Amino acid sequence: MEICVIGAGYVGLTSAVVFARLGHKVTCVDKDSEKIKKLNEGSITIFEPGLEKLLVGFNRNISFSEDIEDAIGRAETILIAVGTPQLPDGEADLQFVNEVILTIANTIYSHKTIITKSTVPIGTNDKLVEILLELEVKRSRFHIVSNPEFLREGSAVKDMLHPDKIVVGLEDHDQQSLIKLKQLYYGINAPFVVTSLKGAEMIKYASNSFLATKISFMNEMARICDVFNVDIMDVAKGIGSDPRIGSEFLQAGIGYGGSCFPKDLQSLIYTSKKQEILPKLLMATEEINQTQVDVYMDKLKSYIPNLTDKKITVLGLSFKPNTDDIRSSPAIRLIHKLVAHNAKVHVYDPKAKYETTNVIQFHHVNDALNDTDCIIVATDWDEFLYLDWNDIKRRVNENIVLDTRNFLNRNKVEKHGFTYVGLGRSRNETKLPE
Ligand SMILES: NC(=O)C1=CN([C@@H]2O[C@H](COP(=O)(O)OP(=O)(O)OC[C@H]3O[C@@H](n4cnc5c(N)ncnc54)[C@H](O)[C@@H]3O)[C@@H](O)[C@H]2O)C=CC1
Ligand SMILES: O=C(O)[C@H]1O[C@H](OP(=O)(O)OP(=O)(O)OC[C@H]2O[C@@H](n3ccc(=O)[nH]c3=O)[C@H](O)[C@@H]2O)[C@H](O)[C@@H](O)[C@@H]1O
Repeated sequence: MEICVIGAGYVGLTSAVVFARLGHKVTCVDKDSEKIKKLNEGSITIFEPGLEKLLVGFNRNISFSEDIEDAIGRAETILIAVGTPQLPDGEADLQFVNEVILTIANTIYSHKTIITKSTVPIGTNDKLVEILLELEVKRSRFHIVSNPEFLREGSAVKDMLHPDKIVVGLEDHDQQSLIKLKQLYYGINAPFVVTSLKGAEMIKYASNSFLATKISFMNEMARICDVFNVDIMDVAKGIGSDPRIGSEFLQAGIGYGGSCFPKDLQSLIYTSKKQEILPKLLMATEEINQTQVDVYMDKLKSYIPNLTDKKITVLGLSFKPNTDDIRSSPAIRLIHKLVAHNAKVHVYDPKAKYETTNVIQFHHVNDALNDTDCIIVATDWDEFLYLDWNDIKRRVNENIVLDTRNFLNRNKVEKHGFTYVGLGRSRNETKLPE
């Protein structure tokens, strides 16, 4: 199948490479000429495990271009994978999706299946149908399909190749597109969930909202565990073994970040309020998430009341491990607060970069740790599990380790004389040693 993927970001580039791997002829287009130049030179523009290898392996099936009209003209299937960021009031900004639909309207000379992969508010795909008709595109020339994406950054390739489901939202009575989608995904072993356009849009928002709510729930439980001397890790294990609850997404910490949970929650809150529904649970989820960084700042200040000129080393910048993405990263929010308290902030991240004043970023973890007054682990990169605490002990001024992800081996850290500070990590003396 000849496909045009519009947008060469995390979702677009991964989709393009995966569909090339499935044997389709893919043109991936982006208006960012720098991105396209790099991709044409053979360098990958994002860090995503396995993506580069797959691209090299299947590059005969994929090309990159800035010429969006030409790619649309040739393709029978068009995937929209442009960003849908957040406006200041929480509403999803659809300017890029609208830009693309105008370009498509000007370029349709044969039938196109237009698939929206971008996360868009409920009713957007119906609106796209209306826009195309208003622009006098013949009804027989297009079908719109909502096919939201559920991949996670850091495991995007794996998630796209082995999804737990493929959600397909169709226009009324459109069986033709379902056949098209089955051909598109041929080779992927996953059940299809078929629904209306709005149904698919809602599934995407409900999925992200539920996962974010699970995290905020655990963060609230961790705050309670903290005062009652209960270990939240025991609680996660205890409740997670119940299949009705499930063991995933129970990791308490500094809160969720990334380009999607925060913006998608805000967007659903906005949409609900517009319909005069007050989404109290979603609002509480967001509020807990926003204030989670403050919980850690309070903990830090209980050990170092005056942060002025204190050297604080922050390990991790990205919003989660295995990605270089720092969009809405809690680590960055924490760094801003430290800077506002006049601390001297040193940072290290295996992949992510962040340039700002009053923060020094190091290329080697040990350089970031020299003479520090406190180590804060802000992202749970595996690399930090293997730190040589014996060596670190000799480098630092003070022995405080604030683990905002509750993921370090506490015994190992304490064995070397560090004070380990987590959230809800009170010691349970009755359990077996880790
Ligand atoms: N990042 C993720 O893990 C996931 C993202 N999503 C959703 O997928 C969508 C895309 O997200 P990302 O890939 O993260 O975004 P991104 O920001 O990484 O990439 C979007 C790309 O679209 C390009 N673009 C914008 N307007 C364009 C136009 N008119 N013509 C051609 N290219 C254009 C931009 O230059 C950019 O390269 C969003 O709606 C997001 O919510 C869904 C699931 C996972
Ligand atoms: O719509 C999207 O963009 C995507 O959003 C999330 O994927 P992603 O943001 O890449 O990463 P997650 O693994 O979900 O983590 C999100 C945030 O929650 C945090 N998190 C995750 C799990 C957990 O138990 N605790 C926790 O604090 C992570 O550290 C991270 O900051 C969803 O998991 C994907 O299914 C979805 O496609």
